[in-house]
Amino acid sequence: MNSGVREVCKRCTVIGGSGFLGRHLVEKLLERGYIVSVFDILQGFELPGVTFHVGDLCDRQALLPALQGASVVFHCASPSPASDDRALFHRVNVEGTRTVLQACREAGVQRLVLTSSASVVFEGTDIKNASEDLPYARRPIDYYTETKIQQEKLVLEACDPGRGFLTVAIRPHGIFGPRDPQLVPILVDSARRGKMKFIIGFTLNMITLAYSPALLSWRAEGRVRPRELTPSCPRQAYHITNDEPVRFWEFLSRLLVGLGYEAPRYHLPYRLVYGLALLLWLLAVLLRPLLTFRPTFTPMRVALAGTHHYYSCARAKQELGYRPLVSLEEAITQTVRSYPHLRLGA
Ligand SMILES: NC(=O)C1=CN([C@@H]2O[C@H](COP(=O)(O)OP(=O)(O)OC[C@H]3O[C@@H](n4cnc5c(N)ncnc54)[C@H](OP(=O)(O)O)[C@@H]3O)[C@@H](O)[C@H]2O)C=CC1
Ligand SMILES: CC(C)CCC[C@@H](C)[C@H]1CC[C@H]2C3=C(CC[C@]12C)[C@@]1(C)CCC(=O)C[C@@H]1CC3
Repeated sequence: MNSGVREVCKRCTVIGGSGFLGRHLVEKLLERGYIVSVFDILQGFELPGVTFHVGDLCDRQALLPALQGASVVFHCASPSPASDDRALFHRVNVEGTRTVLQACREAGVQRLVLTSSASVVFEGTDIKNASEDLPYARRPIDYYTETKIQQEKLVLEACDPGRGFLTVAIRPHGIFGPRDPQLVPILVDSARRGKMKFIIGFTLNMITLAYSPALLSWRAEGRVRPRELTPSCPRQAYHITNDEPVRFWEFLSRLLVGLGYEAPRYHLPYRLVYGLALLLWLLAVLLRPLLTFRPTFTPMRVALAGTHHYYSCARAKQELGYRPLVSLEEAITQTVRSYPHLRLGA
């Protein structure tokens, strides 16, 4: 292979590369010698060797220059799941993804890796060791999930091995780790406001999570192209988790205690809290023209807190060679260490 060809093979674009997962991915790709372009609505950081393209992914003209010459595109952009702006979710996750697909084809991109979510099958009831064969949620709990389902379908349906355009969706679940803007910050904010004293529902519900650095080391190795991706087997989504189911409340308690806060200990009935969360959500929608407030306990969070939701990543292990690189124990230790500013009293 001459150096020109090798260079083209190693050129990639990370859409949403300024975000939590995207930035970790950019760092791993650089370590592995990729030439990286980032496309994001804002430039979140500066790194030698990274070219930034700032724009909205719904704008094909803005997107195209960022995709030129890339053989693989990682799509990691989405509005925050904490938002309840339905129009925004639809515009970015559905219409925006159509635009990404169109721009990829125009730019001659060969592979598109979507970061979907394991929550595309979650509708508020127990999920135990689910494989990817589980159908999409018929009644998604929130707009985020609703549009992640549509997004994943669009991307997988666009897979066209005959024309040399391969798509794959990875479905992480509850990504955490250094710089995560969601899980640990929401938890600490709730603890600081005295809201983390309660256990919702029963204490034994298990979940799987995905520790970002471990997830990305693997992903950045380019193992995202399924070996079996052939015209007869073109559409693939893969659960990616730490592969160590843990009790939800034990996981949260270890993070909280690690940061100096008390673990939750008083029990509240699941149905009562879920009902209250629905009521609050409705109030927030009705009162929006007059005042804005964001409830901590959203129906989605309460559902996640009170049910089993653990997923099998056997397919990714078998077909993609996926292995979680860090134990859950180590992942929690590293995560706690990375948030000195969120410790009690800091
Ligand atoms: N975090 C988690 O637990 C999980 C996340 N995922 C998925 O992983 C992906 C990455 O998530 P995460 O890193 O946590 O999210 P972040 O919000 O940290 O990153 C997403 C990035 O995309 C940017 N973005 C949003 N809208 C647009 C747009 N219209 N055009 C260009 N860029 C845009 C965001 O900018 P801005 O911040 O300004 O909006 C942000 O920089 C998402 O697709 C998410 O659905 C899946 C499972 C679990
Ligand atoms: C307030 C408490 C009841 C819960 C605090 C912890 C939660 C903030 C997190 C626990 C599981 C997380 C999770 C997500 C966001 C943060 C949690 C609810 C996602 C919804 C993020 C986006 C996804 O694609 C799925 C995630 C599932 C797990």
